[in-house]
Amino acid sequence: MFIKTEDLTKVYKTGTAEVRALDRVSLTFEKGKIYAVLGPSGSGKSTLFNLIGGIDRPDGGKIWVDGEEISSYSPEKLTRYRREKVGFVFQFYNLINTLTVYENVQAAADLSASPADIKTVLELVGMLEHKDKYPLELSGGEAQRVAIARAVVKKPPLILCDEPTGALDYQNAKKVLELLERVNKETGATVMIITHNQAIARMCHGVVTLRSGQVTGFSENPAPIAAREVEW
Ligand SMILES: Nc1ncnc2c1ncn2[C@@H]1O[C@H](COP(=O)(O)OP(=O)(O)OP(=O)(O)O)[C@@H](O)[C@H]1O
Repeated sequence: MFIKTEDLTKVYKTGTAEVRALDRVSLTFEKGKIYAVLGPSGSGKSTLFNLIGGIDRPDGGKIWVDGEEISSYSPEKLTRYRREKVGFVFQFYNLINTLTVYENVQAAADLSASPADIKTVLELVGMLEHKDKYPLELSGGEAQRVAIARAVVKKPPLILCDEPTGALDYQNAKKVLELLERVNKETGATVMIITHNQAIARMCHGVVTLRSGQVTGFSENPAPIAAREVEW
């Protein structure tokens, strides 16, 4: 098993109110597979990613990634883990608008000790011909492909995607899903996708459902369909 969480708990305090964003969540994820994380707004999906991705720390419970207990890491070690082991993809791309496509990917590569070749990664995501454009000259689908290139160039074993198709039309969303499937197959990275789109679960090897910070479902899918066959 690649990722294991045990009784993972995160509590946000705002004034006198307390929100149990995650409440004793115990899950396991295998290496090299694709997972969907489903659940209504506020159910704890992003909180789970923030903890697994080393952006935030739990208030209770433990997380192991690749045999290492990251929940016991020092802040410095956690930063190194996040930079080297985790690629993030967000709904609104998070590109640097003053840098070209190539420079955006290079900036991500610069954070890694042994990055992949930038042109090879741009080729993989189908953006090599647009390498000198700026983010504001790209469509949403193209921008998301650059964001995926930024994640992939670090050669991370784990890629966390938070609503990667949430801002895209059907055709571009499908292309992004096909790309994530390709990245999973060609790099062997474990890919986790937060989504409100139930149909995406059909291309995943496993599906987690959260509600009010708790796991309400975990199912494995022995025969995921190809991303190009996902329809909604
Ligand atoms: N920094 C924070 N401070 C206070 N409360 C927070 C914070 N981050 C999240 N929460 C609360 O924790 C709960 C879980 O939030 P989270 O963002 O993980 O849910 P989500 O399932 O990702 O939601 P969405 O689908 O809307 O993105 C919510 O009630 C949210 O309001």
